[in-house]
Amino acid sequence: MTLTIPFSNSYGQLPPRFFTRQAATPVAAPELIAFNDALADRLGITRGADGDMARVFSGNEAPPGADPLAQVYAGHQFGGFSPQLGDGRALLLGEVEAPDGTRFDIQLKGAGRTPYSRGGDGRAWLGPVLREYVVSEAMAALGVPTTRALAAVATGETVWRETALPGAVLTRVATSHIRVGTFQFFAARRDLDALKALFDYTCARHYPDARTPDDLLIAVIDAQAALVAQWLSLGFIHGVMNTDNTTLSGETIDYGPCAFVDDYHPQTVFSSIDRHGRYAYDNQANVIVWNMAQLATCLVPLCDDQEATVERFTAAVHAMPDKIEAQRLARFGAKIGLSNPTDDDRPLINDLLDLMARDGADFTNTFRALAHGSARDQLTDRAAYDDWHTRWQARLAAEPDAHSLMLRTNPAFIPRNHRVEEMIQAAVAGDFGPVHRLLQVLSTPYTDQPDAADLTRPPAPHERVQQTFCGT
Ligand SMILES: Nc1ncnc2c1ncn2[C@@H]1O[C@H](COP(=O)(O)OP(=O)(O)OP(=O)(O)O)[C@@H](O)[C@H]1O
Repeated sequence: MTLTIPFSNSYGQLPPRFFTRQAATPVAAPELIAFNDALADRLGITRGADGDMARVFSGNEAPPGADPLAQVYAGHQFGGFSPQLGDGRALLLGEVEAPDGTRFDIQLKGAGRTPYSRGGDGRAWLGPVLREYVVSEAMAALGVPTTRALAAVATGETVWRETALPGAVLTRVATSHIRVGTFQFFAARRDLDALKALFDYTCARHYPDARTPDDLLIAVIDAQAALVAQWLSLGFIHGVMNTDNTTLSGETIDYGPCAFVDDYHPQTVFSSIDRHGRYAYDNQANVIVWNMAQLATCLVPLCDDQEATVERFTAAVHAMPDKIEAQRLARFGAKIGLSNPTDDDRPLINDLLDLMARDGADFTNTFRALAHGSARDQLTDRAAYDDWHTRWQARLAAEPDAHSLMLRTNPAFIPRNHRVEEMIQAAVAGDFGPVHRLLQVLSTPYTDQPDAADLTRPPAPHERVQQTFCGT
């Protein structure tokens, strides 16, 4: 049986200034590292021989129906506007319409230089490819809207990132790659026709009920508010919430310098380039509002009465913090077993988080232990915990399903940063065993797996990693 991808492309029908058609640059010796059979099934893609898949998912062979192109976009990076970014190392191979009717992009990341590469080599090295593969799949299994990973291929070539590293290509799947930065690209050029075409395309693809720019703005604000609240509830730090990494679909994208919090501290930052903590754990809710304000700015020219529009859009953006907070309350309420938390429950939630922060408690293990009745063991300030526990138990009397709710919302397994780093080091040395083990365990993160207890252990001090973002 040969690899079959039932392409059905639409982005390439947009005006030519949305992209550059471009073939991938072939690599020396492609070898398949991983292929996601479950995702392939969902997409209606039929697996082929490993050699065929290595050729297709490295970009060495364009499969029938593919229409490779690099998408253009702009973006605010750490607050500064770059009027032209674009896929500098990625190519949209094409789209498929899954059997359930959902349209997905199939994109090769690391497929060679494009007109948007600027000084870059158009390539990715093995470490970030495996990080994105494992963490994005873990996020999907945790129930978070995210881009997915279909395949990883080693290129057999060397990539230079201060030192020589093995190259790789990731096949990423997303319900689209439309970013706030895509709107910014055309808005900055005052290209109204393109903006209108992008607006129509985005509504048709993601929000078919949206008729007006107001509808689209509010739909994206809602999707992003839900997304960021979900990140917070899992201790996830995206690390590089630039507007080119904020999707219109509401999916998490770009797993460059991301990580999950180990010992909880709300100001945690992982990325070495995030020197001022712009994208710290507890600043993510502020940043996403700022990013939505950038989207709103792009949509203004599509409306007639611009003064009234600015007023409406400002109100929509100003309403976002409350939306995030409502989602956060629901998520954290569920984590302590409350099916319908109200404002009165906020102190209970926040006091636990304060206690965890003072104590440096492990975020994931403490919440999981709540479900198992062993959270006291996770904390050193037992007296404070006992006080909290008494209040909590009184509140739980009205929650018959608290136990199962907590098991469903507090994962036993997250892709811990030191394990991801360990996996990358093993892969660089030629051992892909840890990649497959992590993928396997993380595919059911809400199930206790005694054989994988080592993967629940927080890092020892010498195992802590800061993401060095010298090059992905
Ligand atoms: N090695 C590289 N060669 C060429 N361009 C690159 C390279 N690395 C990053 N870029 C480009 O720099 C910009 C910002 O990089 P960033 O790390 O946010 O994106 P990315 O990880 O490549 O892609 P994505 O956001 O699609 O996940 C993008 O335009 C990206 O294409």
